[in-house]
Amino acid sequence: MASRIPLKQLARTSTFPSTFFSPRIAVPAARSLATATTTTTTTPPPPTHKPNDGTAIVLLNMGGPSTVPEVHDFLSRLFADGDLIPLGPLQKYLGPLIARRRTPKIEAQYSVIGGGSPIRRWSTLQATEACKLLDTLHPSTAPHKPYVAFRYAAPLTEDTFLQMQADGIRRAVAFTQYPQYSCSTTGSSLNELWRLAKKYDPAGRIEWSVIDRWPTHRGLVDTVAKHIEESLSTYPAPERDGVVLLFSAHSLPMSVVNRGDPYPAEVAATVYAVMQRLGFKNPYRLVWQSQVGPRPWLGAQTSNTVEEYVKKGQTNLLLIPIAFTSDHIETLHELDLEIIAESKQPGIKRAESLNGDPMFIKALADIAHEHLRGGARASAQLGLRCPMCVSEKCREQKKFFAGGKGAE
Ligand SMILES: C=CC1=C(C)c2cc3[nH]c(cc4nc(cc5[nH]c(cc1n2)c(C)c5CCC(=O)O)C(CCC(=O)O)=C4C)c(C)c3C=C
Ligand code: FES
Ligand SMILES: [Fe+2]
Repeated sequence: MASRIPLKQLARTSTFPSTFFSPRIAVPAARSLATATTTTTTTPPPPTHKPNDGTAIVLLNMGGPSTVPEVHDFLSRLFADGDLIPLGPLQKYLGPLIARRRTPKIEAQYSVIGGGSPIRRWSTLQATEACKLLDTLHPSTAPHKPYVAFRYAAPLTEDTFLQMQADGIRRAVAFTQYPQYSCSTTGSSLNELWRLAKKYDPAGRIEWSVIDRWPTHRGLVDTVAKHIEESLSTYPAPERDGVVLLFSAHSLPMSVVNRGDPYPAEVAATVYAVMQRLGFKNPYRLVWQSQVGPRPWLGAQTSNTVEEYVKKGQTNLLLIPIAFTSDHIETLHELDLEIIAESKQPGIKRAESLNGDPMFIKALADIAHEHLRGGARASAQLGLRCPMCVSEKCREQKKFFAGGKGAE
């Protein structure tokens, strides 16, 4: 990855240690290069790029605070996002208030897991390595240029967008790093990207396509299955087939589920595909973690499930993170410390996250390769809004990325 911005300049514009820099991580200084005109552009004009201009591969994710002092800003952005946490007309006031009150508790959690979230480090590695493979797999769209665009932490989507413009990008693939689509995760990232395209690129000079979900891609399924098999091999042979597999995904508020969000069904599809790949040898359940706040969330909760199975005498349990591509506070703190360490049961373990496994990085390259070869702008699903969706933003975003297909 050759950078057009000196590393020293990058270091001045971010609080992130320079060793972790992706050369393509955006800098706020690039903002002045952009046109800040706001128009009501919806569909971009036909592609104007030449095939050998190269292709930006933009990994979308929520991000996490890389250091403890970044926790407050991370939470402030997260609680300001009405697509994730709708607080109504009071969002502007309630968001900062909740973020401020929650900061000390979450700072303490990030301190315990090593002083920050590893998401940026893993995402940078995944993007860089997948692009190298893609150059060989699909030379007609090379060079593939890696970018990371986070919703709530550096490198923020806005800074990455401006960096892409400064780099002269004309063709870009928005590649969600949430394997299963939720309007509160991938949907929020796409709404942000649509907002930025409208603001900074009204003429539609960047041609976008979207990899919006990949819940049953064979590379994902094979890597998760391999990690499960590796963990199962650490149990004594006579006990191995009796270990209960607990696939754990971040939960959703029931209000989001009842709006018709596709995430629960897509997570279940991943779980079923992994179990098929493992030959259904072990009993299993899909459970849901990380509920926040007092409203009802989709269950059964991971922590309650572990507690109840232990009470029932089932003490060989393997927890498998199934809805996130790298380690983060919810694996390293919630699963490893709050649930597994607290249980004091040697038979309760966790399978490795996908992180930097070369098999997973090959999967990312394959997914992007299949997308580029197929030529679709997005999946057929992206155009369809949730049945109970009332968001204008969703409507415009879907028109922009999916070409106006699906329910208006
Ligand atoms: C697929 C993954 C995720 C879904 C779905 C999701 C939905 C969701 N999350 C919140 C609220 C919070 N999430 C927080 C942190 C956080 N969330 C995810 C993933 C999903 N969230 C991750 C990986 C992380 C941690 C990031 C890291 O460690 O780097 C937080 C902040 C932490 C805390 O305060 O507890 C909140 C808040 C909602 C409301 C929601 C669905 C609508
Ligand atoms: S909330 Fe799902 S499409 Fe708008
Ligand atoms: Fe979350």
